[in-house]
Amino acid sequence: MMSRSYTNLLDLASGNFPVMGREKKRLPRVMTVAGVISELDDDQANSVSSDVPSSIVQDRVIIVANQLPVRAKRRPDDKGWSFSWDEDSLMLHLKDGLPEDMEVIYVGSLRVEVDVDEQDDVSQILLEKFKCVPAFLPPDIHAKYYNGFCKHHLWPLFHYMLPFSANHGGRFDRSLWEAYVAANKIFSQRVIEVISPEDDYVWIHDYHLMVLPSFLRRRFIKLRMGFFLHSPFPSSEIYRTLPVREEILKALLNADLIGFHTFDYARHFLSCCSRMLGLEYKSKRGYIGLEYYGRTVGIKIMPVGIHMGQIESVLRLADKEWRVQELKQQFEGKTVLLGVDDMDIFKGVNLKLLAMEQMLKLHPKWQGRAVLVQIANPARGKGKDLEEIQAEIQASCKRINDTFGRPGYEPIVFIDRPMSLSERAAYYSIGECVVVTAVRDGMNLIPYEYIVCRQGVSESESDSASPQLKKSMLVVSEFIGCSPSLSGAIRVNPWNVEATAEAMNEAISMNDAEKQLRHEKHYKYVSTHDVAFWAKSFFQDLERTCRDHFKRRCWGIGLSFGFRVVALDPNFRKLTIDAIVSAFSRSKSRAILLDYDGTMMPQTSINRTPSQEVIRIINSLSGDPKNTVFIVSGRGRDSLGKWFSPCKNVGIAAEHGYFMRYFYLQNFSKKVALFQV
Ligand SMILES: O=P(O)(O)OC[C@H]1O[C@H](O[C@H]2O[C@H](CO)[C@@H](O)[C@H](O)[C@H]2O)[C@H](O)[C@@H](O)[C@@H]1O
Repeated sequence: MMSRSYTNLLDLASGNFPVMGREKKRLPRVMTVAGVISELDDDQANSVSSDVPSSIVQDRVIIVANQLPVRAKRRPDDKGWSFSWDEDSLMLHLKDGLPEDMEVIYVGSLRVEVDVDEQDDVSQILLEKFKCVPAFLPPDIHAKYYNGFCKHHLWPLFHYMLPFSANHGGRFDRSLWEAYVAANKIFSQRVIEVISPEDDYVWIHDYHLMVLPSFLRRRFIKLRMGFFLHSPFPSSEIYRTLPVREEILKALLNADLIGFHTFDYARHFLSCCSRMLGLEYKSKRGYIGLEYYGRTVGIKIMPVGIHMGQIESVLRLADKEWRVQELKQQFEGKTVLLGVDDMDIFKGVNLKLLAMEQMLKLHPKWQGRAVLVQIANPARGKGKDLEEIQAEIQASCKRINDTFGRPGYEPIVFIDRPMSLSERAAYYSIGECVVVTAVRDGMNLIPYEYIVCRQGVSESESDSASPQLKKSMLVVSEFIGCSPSLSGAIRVNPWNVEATAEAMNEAISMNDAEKQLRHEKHYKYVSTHDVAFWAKSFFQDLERTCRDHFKRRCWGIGLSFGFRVVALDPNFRKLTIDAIVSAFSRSKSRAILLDYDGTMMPQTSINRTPSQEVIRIINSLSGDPKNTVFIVSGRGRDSLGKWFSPCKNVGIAAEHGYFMRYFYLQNFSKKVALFQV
C-alpha cells in the first residue's frame, strides 16, 4: 500500500501541492512567446516546440539560493523592517562575473521570520529596491526542511557521516524529505512568478535546492537552468545509502549544467549516475557531458573564489577600524597560528587543538612562544553531536592552557563569536600560519581570504613598516575543496594528529624566503581565480550548453521525480495515428514488439499483473495471422510466462532478451549464443 504521506509527495512532485502561503499572480517581464504545441498525449502536456528566436529583451538571470543576499532588521519602533545588502554573500559577489548588462534577480528566503500579514509589503520592498523575491516558508516546513532534511540528513551524509545511531546524523525520516520537497516547491513558485522562460537563465545554488530543477523543468521544458553544489558530493558508497538517492539524482539531471568545486566531487556524482541510473558520460575537448534521454547534461568543475574587491576595500579600512597595532602588542614576541571556522562538527576544530597540544609536547621550544588563536563562528546547525564536539573543544582548551599556560601566556586563545571580515583581516595580519583541519568541507575560502589579506593593498603597504608582511603559510586538510588549488600549502590528514603537529611546526619554522615564495604562488592563483572568474566560467558554460535549446524538439514525460525531458533531433517527427492505421492496413506481415512496464502496465502500478483487458487486447492482436506479437521486457521469465499463459500465440523475450519463448507451448530457451562474437 502506498502511504498517505507518500501519495502526497507524488502530488507535490507532480506540481499539485496545495499552495502554502499566498499565491501571487505571476508578473513576467515580457509576455512569453507561445511555442508550437505538438499533438500531445496526456503525459506530454508540457511539450512545447518553439522555433521562435529569443526575444529582443536583454538576458536576465535568476539566482536561486536558500538565503537572499539581504539582511533584515526589525525597525526600532517595531514598525516594519529595514533591509540592507549582505556584503558577505557569495550570491551578491558572483554578479561581478556575469555579463555587464545582465539583469540579476534573486529568489531565496530571509533569515528572519516575517508575519503573514507583513509578507506582501516585504515582498514589494525587496523586489523594488533589491530585485529580490522572498520565499516565505511556513515555520513548520522551514524547521523540517532546513534543520531537518538539510542539516540532519544531507549535510552529514554529504560530509561522509552515516546515521549509525539516532543521535549521530539522524535516521532517515520521510516527513523531513517531504518538507524538503515542499520547500523546494515553494521556491519554484517564487521563481515562476517572475520568470520569463525564453529570456531568463536560472542558476540554482547548493544542497538545499537539489529537487528544484524538477519543479522548474516540468513547467518550462526549454528553460536554461544551471545548478552549483557548494558542499562536497560524497563517494557513491556513501551516497547510495540515501533512501531518496534516485529522486535527487533525477531531479538534478533536469538542470542543463551541474557544477562542483572539485574533480573528485564531480567524479562521485558521475559514478552515482552510472551505478544508480545506468547513465554514461562522455568527455570531449575538456567538456564533460552526461547523456540523458537525448539531452546532454553538462558537468562543470570549477572551484569558487573570493571577492577581491570586497577584501581590498576592507583592507583599506582595517588599520583604522580594527586595532591591528593593539593585536600586535597583545601577541608581541609570540608566533601566532590561526584558525577560523564555523562551529560545525566537520571542521575538525578539536583535532586542531590536539595537534597544537602535540606540537607543544614534541617541540618544547614553542612552549611560551606559539599561540593558536581559534576563531569560531556561531553554529548554524543544532544537535547532540554538535553539543558533544563543543564540550570536547572546551575541555581541550582548558587542558592545554592548564598544562602549558603561564602568567602572560595562554597557548590557546578561543574566540567564540561572529567576527566581521575587517576584524578577521586584523587577525590575519598577525597570523604566521593559518591552519584548516576540517575533516570535510566543500571548498573553504578562509585560506584564500588569509592570502589576500597578507598581500595587503598598495595604500596600506606605504603605511606598513615592513614590506616583509607579504608572506603566508598554510596547513590545510587534504579533505577540503580548496586543497588541490593550494600547491604551496602543507597538506595534512587531520585525523593524524602527530603529522598535523609536525606540519604546524614545519610551517612556523620555515624560513621567510620560502614562505614568501609560497605566498607569491598562492596569491597569483587566488587573485586571478576569484568569484568573478568562477561565475563567468560557469555562466559561459551554461550559455554554451543551452545554445541549441530553442531549436530542439522536446517532450516532457514521466511522473513525479521520474519526470524528464526527452530531446529529439529536429528531423524527428512523431507518427500520427492516421499514418499508423494506414500503414497497418496496407501491410501483409507485421512484427509487433510490446514493452511491459509503462506500456501494458503503468510504471507506478503496485499491482504488476496484467489486467483482463490487456490480455484480451493481446489475444486479439495475436489472433490476426498477419501479426507476430512479442512481449519484450526486462522482467523474469517466470512472471512473464505465468501472466501471459492465457495468450497462446504470443512470444516473450524475457530479461532483456536473455530468455526467448516463441509461443505458449514452447519452453524458454537461452539466447546467449546470438550475442557472442
Ligand atoms: O549552513 P547552511 O546555511 O546550510 O549553508 C551551508 C554553508 O554554506 C556556505 O558554505 C558552502 O559554500 C562555500 C562557498 O562555496 C564553501 O566554501 C563551503 O565549503 C560550503 O560549505 C557557507 O559559507 C557556510 O557558512 C555554510 O555553513
